[in-house]
Amino acid sequence: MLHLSIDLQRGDFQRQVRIEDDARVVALVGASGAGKTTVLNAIAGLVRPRAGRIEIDGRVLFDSEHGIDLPAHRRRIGYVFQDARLFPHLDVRHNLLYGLRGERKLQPRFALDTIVELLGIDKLLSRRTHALSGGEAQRIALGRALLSQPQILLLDEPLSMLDQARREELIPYLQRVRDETALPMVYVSHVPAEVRRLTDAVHVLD
Ligand SMILES: Nc1ncnc2c1ncn2[C@@H]1O[C@H](COP(=O)(O)OP(=O)(O)OP(=O)(O)O)[C@@H](O)[C@H]1O
Repeated sequence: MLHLSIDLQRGDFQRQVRIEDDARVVALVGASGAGKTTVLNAIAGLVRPRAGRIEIDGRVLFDSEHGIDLPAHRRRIGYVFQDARLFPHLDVRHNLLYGLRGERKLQPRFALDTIVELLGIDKLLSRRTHALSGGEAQRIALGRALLSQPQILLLDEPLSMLDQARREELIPYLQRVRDETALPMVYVSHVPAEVRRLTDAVHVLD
């Protein structure tokens, strides 16, 4: 599902990354500074590799040899970060609906009701974002990402800012998203136990 071979450079940081994997849910692990976030950003089209090729689920997002470099907004990526990055001036419902814009509104694969049910967030819809726990905020961030109708989901340590109890609360929802959306997922983490519960294949960047 994930075929990636890229040369990355960020300041003094340089590395070649190759991942060939047919698993749908792939973990990227490695020490701090190994380049995990940079790889996700390259997949999302936020960092341009010096050279190489990125193909996910049969879609070529980047291929320097053939002059292919899809702009970020055409890559159909849902990106969930360590912190939820919700819009503080919008309530939960409008944070979710922010994802559902433009032509994607017409026949969404992931509709608002479906996502609200999947993530168990019906009671939160009229809340302001400052009144959410960290785990609730991450569920809304996941929902917003899914409502943007992605074809790929990128998760950059979505549990790392939560305490253990909140992590345990969020993991079943991540598992539901994994199992019920059938989206290809790339999951960055440096916690082996977390990765084993959520992903099918593990790649180590060292
Ligand atoms: N905009 C930038 N300019 C210069 N160097 C950068 C930039 N972004 C990242 N780097 C460097 O690239 C390297 C890889 O960073 P990256 O954030 O991808 O690592 P990571 O494996 O995700 O780390 P962590 O687990 O700490 O998030 C680091 O050495 C970092 O300092």
